[in-house]
Amino acid sequence: MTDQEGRNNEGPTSRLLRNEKSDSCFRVNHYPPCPDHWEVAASGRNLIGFGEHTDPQIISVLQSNNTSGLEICLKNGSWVTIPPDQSSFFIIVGDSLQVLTNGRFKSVKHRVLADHTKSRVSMIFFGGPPLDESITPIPSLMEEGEESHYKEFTWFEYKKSAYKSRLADYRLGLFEKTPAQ
Ligand SMILES: O=C(O)CCC(=O)C(=O)O
Ligand SMILES: [Fe+2]
Repeated sequence: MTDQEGRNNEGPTSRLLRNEKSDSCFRVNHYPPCPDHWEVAASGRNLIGFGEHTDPQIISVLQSNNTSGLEICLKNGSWVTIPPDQSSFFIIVGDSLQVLTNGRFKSVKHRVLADHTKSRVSMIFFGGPPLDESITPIPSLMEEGEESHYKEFTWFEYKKSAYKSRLADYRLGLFEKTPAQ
């Protein structure tokens, strides 16, 4: 991207996402209605449509129909419903953006609960960097003397490790210099 004077003013994150080799993808999820949900709710359990996880990429841009279900997990472990809004995009910080910002932005744990009468459809653009790109904190964000909290790794290495893990695992833990307690 260039400004009016023709200077290249593309930021580091945009460079990774706009790169022609960027490993981005688009997914459509459909959660059919689950009529048994009442029984499950009565038993105090949740009916999971998509189990808890963080998105490994840089950023996820989500839009859904008017059926709720998406929840995010707060620091204290409680789950909060994200009201569906067909006219807005919901932006999720992914694991890679957490590393690029050296932990300033947190990759949020989220999940989807199934509804008992209505089906939910969501579509998500997952912005990922090129496979051979190193995922390290952006130098201009770092304070003087600040060190990366993460070991150096490429997006290919992270993706490979993520595929070997379970959905709910805290996948960044393997790449932290001091593993989270
Ligand atoms: O369907 C949704 O609302 C979220 C799905 C999701 O988290 C994902 O596909 O990674
Ligand atoms: Fe997700």
